[in-house]
Amino acid sequence: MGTVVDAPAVVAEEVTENMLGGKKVTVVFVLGGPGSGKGTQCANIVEHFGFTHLSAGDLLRAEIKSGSENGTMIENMIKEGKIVPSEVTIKLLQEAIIKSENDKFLIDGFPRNEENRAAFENVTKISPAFVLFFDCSEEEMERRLLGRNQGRVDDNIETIKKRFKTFVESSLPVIEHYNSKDKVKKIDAAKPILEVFEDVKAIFAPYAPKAE
Ligand SMILES: Nc1ncnc2c1ncn2[C@@H]1O[C@H](COP(=O)(O)OP(=O)(O)O)[C@@H](O)[C@H]1O
Ligand SMILES: Nc1ccn([C@@H]2O[C@H](COP(=O)(O)OP(=O)(O)O)[C@@H](O)[C@H]2O)c(=O)n1
Ligand SMILES: [Mg+2]
Repeated sequence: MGTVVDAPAVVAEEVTENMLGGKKVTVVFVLGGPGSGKGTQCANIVEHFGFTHLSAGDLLRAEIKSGSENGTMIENMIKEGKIVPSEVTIKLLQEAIIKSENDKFLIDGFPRNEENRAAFENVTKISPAFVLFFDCSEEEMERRLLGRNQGRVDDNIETIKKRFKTFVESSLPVIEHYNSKDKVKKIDAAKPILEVFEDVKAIFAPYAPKAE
């Protein structure tokens, strides 16, 4: 009797899991310290594996530019290297996923703290296929950020130090959480861009588009 009663619940869970905007989505969280190369490698993954790149930082910067009522708050948080409240970032990510025709997403720079992680899970019911973690020393990340030259208000030494502190205190615990679930694929991100991508490619091989 027990198995007969349990069966429908199991089926229902399979149907609803990772559904958003009427489609079943595959999500990879791309994490790593500021300047570890998340954006750079996401661009490569998009090109080779057909994912859509959603950078939480880019979405927040676009929200500032759009003149949204949250703009000033977001800008102040970014200048201070702090993490914007989850509801703001999750709404932007959700909208982008629903609007997209794709069903495979790289979510770059999110979740950055436990609040981000728990709220995303509760609101969207999406769990990541895996977490790609770019591991890099602060010395190298600092060098890259100071050379990035994209006119960002947070790529100055004072804010960079604050972002490193936020990363260690708030973001590393998220990576630890997923590590305890065996979901983290760690990459040595200190190597040159093409060498890092060789390692990334090996991880994404199962997601390669089928040959025509
Ligand atoms: N493997 C690498 N070696 C050297 N420079 C890199 C590497 N990956 C990225 N960069 C450069 O470092 C800066 C930060 O990279 P980015 O992809 O924006 O990192 P993140 O999104 O993690 O902050 C950019 O100027 C980028 O061109
Ligand atoms: N989940 C996120 C992601 C970014 N941010 C903010 O946006 C800033 C820039 O994020 P980013 O991902 O573009 O930065 P990088 O790691 O690419 O250098 C962060 O330092 C935070 O202030 C946030 O509040 N919450
Ligand atoms: Mg980035």
